[in-house]
Amino acid sequence: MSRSHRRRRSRSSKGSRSTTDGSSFLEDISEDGGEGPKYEIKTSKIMGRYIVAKKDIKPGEVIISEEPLVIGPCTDCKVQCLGCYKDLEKEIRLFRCSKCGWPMCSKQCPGIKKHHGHTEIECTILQECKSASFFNYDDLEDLRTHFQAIVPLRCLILKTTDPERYAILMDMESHNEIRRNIPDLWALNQSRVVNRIIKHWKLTEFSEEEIHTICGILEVNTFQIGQQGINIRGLYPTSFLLSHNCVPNTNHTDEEDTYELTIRASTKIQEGHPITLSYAYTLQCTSKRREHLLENKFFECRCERCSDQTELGTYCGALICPKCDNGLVLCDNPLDFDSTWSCNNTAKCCAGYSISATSMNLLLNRISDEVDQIDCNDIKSMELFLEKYRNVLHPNHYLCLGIKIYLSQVYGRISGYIIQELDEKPLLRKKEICKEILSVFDVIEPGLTRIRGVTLYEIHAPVMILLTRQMESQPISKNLIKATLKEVLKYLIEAEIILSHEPKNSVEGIMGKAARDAILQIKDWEKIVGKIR
Ligand SMILES: C[S@@+](CC[C@H](N)C(=O)[O-])C[C@H]1O[C@@H](n2cnc3c(N)ncnc32)[C@H](O)[C@@H]1O
Repeated sequence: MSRSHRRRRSRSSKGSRSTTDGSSFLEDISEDGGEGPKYEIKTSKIMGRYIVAKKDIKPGEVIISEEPLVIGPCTDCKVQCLGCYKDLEKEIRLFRCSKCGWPMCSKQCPGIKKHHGHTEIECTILQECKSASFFNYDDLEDLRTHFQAIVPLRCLILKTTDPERYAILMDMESHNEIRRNIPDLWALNQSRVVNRIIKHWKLTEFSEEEIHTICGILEVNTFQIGQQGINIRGLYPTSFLLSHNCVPNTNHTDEEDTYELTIRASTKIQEGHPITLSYAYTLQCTSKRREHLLENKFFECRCERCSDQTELGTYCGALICPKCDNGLVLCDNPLDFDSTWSCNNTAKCCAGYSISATSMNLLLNRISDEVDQIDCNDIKSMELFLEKYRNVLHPNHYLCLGIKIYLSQVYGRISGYIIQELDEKPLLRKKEICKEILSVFDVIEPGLTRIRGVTLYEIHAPVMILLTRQMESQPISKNLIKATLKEVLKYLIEAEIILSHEPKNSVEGIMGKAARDAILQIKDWEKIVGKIR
C-alpha cells in the first residue's frame, strides 16, 4: 500500500526527467536558475518569521534545497541503528557498537563515523558516560526511550563542534513559555531527555533550560524524513521558516543518502505571497487539524480553510443531517473548539437541530476506531463501511476520503482484484473513486502534489482497459479512441511530472517510471489513430 496520502517527505529526483524519445509529451519545469533565493524573510506578530516569494514562482520550481543541521530518531522511535536508522526491533541478535555499546545494524553500517550517522564524537561521549549500561533489553518500551535523547544530544554536540550551526538552531522557536505550562509534556521531556543527559549520563556542562529549549525547538521545527522504511526527523537551516497553511503551496522530498530536503512549489506562488506547507495532515477535517496544530505546534490555525464551515466547499467534516432530506451538519464556528454543529438547512423541519462539540468528537472517534479496524487490503469491508455511513457522513468526509484513497489504490492491485481480471463494474468504480478524490485534492491538495500524482496514475488504468475491451468487442470510431487516449495521456503526463520528483526506488518513484513507459506506449497508438496531441 502506498503511503502517498500520508504527510511525509521523500527524496528529490531533481534533474531526473529524461529527454529521450517520447518525452516530447512532457512539458518542462524550470528549476533553480541560480539567481539566489526566491524568497525573503518577513515577520508577523502572529506567525513570527515566515517567508514570502521574492518573485512569481512556477509550479514545480525548486524553492529551497538544503542539507540538515541535525537528524536522528523521532520521539516515537523504535530501537534503531544509530548510523543508518534501520529498525532493529525484528533482529534476532542485536549487533552492538564495539566502543559505545549502542545497537547498530552491523560493523559495516554505512552511517558509522558519518556526519549524519553515528559520529566519532557521539560514540566517545556515549561510551565515556557508560550510557549503554542503562539499557534494559527485557523492556522494549524502556529501551526505545533511550533513543529519544539522541537528537537532543546531537544538537548539544554542535555547540562545541560547530558553533555556527548551533547558533542557527538555537535561534529557532521553542515555545518554552507555552510548553512549560503543559505539565505532562514538560515532565516527559524532563524524564526522557533532560534527566537522561544530565543525571544518568552526567553531561553536566549543559543546563536543564538549554535542553528543554532544544526539546521545544525539535518539537516545533523538525521535518519527518526518511526513505525505504526509515522514519527519522531532521532540522533544516532555512526550511523551518515556512509557515503553515491547511492548503499549502509547496511539497517536499528528502534524499535517501544525504537527507537533503527539497522544497518545491506545487502551485504558482505570486510575488509577495507566503510560501507555505502543512504541518498537519491535510486530508483531515478542520477540528482534527486544528487540534493537532495546537497540541504539537502550539498555535491556533485561522487559515481560510479553517475559517470556512464548508472547508472551501469540500465538506470534509460535514455530516448528513439525520432529521431532514437535504441538510448538512456543519460546525457553527470552526475557529472555536467548543462550537456546536447545526444543520445548514434553513427549512423549518430542521430548525434547531444541533449537536455539541463533545458529541461530535465522540462520534468521530468512534467511527475512526471502526476505520482503524478495517484491513486496507479488504475491498469488501471498505465498500461496506462507505455503504454503512452513506446516510451519516458526507461523501467527502475525511473518514470516507481516507477509505476512498485506499480503494483507489487497491482496486486493480491485490489478489482477486488484479486490474486485467476486473469486470466493467469494478473498473468503473475505480475510475469513479479516483475522480471523486481528485476533485477534493483540486481544492485542498492543489497542484503538483504527490497524492494527485498517484491518483492520476491510478485513474489511467481503468480508462485504458475499458477502451481496449470496447475495441475488442465492437467497432469504435477513431475519434472516440483518440479522445479517450487524449484523456489517458493527460492523466499520465501530469502523473509523470509530479512523480518524477519522488525517490527513484520509492513506490511513487516507480509509479512515475511506469507512467513514463505508459506515455511511450500511447505514442505507439499514434501509428493507428494519428497524432493524439
Ligand atoms: C516551524 S516554526 C516557523 C518559524 C517561526 N515562525 C519562527 O519565527 O521561528 C512554527 C511556528 O511558527 C508559527 N506559525 C507558523 N505558521 C503559522 C500560522 N499559520 N499561524 C500562526 N502561527 C504560525 C507558530 O508559532 C509555529 O509554532
